[in-house]
Amino acid sequence: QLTPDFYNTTCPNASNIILGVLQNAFNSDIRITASLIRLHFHDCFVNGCDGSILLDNVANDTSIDSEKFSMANNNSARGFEVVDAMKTALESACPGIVSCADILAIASEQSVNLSGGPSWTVPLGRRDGRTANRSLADQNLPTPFQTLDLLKGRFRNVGLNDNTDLVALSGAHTFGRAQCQFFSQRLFNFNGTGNPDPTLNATLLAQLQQLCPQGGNGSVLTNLDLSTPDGFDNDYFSNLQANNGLLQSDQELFSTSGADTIPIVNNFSSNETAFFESFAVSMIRMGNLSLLTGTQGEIRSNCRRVNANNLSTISSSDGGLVSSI
Ligand code: HEM
Ligand SMILES: [Ca+2]
Ligand SMILES: [Ca+2]
Repeated sequence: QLTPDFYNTTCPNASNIILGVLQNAFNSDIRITASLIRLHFHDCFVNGCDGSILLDNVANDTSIDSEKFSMANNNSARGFEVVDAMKTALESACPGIVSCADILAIASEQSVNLSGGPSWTVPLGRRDGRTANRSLADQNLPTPFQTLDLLKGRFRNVGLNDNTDLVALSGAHTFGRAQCQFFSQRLFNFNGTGNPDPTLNATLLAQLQQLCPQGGNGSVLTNLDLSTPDGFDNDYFSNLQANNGLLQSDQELFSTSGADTIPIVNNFSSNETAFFESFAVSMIRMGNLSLLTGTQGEIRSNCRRVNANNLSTISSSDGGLVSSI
């Protein structure tokens, strides 16, 4: 029920306005493209693509349990100020029209494209939700410490498939950064063996042991893609073939014996066009997860807060007495 021309009459410049803000941010922060697509992913996996990840906690309001404090997002998810700038620009051009959920979907496509990846036509018309669910984020978002079986389960759980969608979308780790704390379990005593992860390339292992010593600072950053850290290309997959995946969850796709994901990695590694085409298809599938459309939800005027003037909301500060409806 989403459609690419959703804003054609109501906000014809929506896409250009978002692109202008993105380009401006990209000029001073080449990582922003990676950070923004990750926000869309973390949004869609929790109650669908409804902008829930963008909501801040509100004092005395327990209906918002900000997902920003979930394990996967806390001190990790970034780019919120850029989304705010996009929203502000859109509200001044066409107030109350473009949802925060759609901003994330549009900015994701533009981010991939700006970084050298494919473009695709983004279906639009998502509505913003009025809740956030931190514990559901903890339940639904995959972790970098999971085995292939568990990763597959998290994808199936939200309605994506556990082979092509999983492998293609993991290819987003072709750009962006990760902190030591998310891969250091591989470096010294993997799974209690007393040895590093055997599926980690020895040269990369030595570099990472230097960067992330035991007892060191877990928030030190390194590139997810060893060979082309900022370019959106298929090097992620050739890295996996050389045991140069940074996260355990990356390397699992290629190093789990007999897995159906291995031939997909091999195909994407040898055929960038196949990867780009699959990536676009899977991004659209992810962007379609459990949508609010029509009159469900709302169009937030500030991506960090639900709208106050909704008649279905009873203010908690007046004890639930609403006199002015
Ligand atoms: C398959 C399971 C996945 C796991 C376990 C996973 C895990 C992670 C982790 C641990 C980080 C580093 C965060 C940090 O150090 O603060 C990261 C970064 C990132 N992830 Fe994933 N991810 C997965 C799938 C995806 C998908 C499906 C996408 C997008 C379609 C994606 C896009 C990104 C990007 C672009 C970054 C870099 C962000 C930045 O530099 O700000 N990831 N991921
Ligand atoms: Ca969501
Ligand atoms: Ca790359």
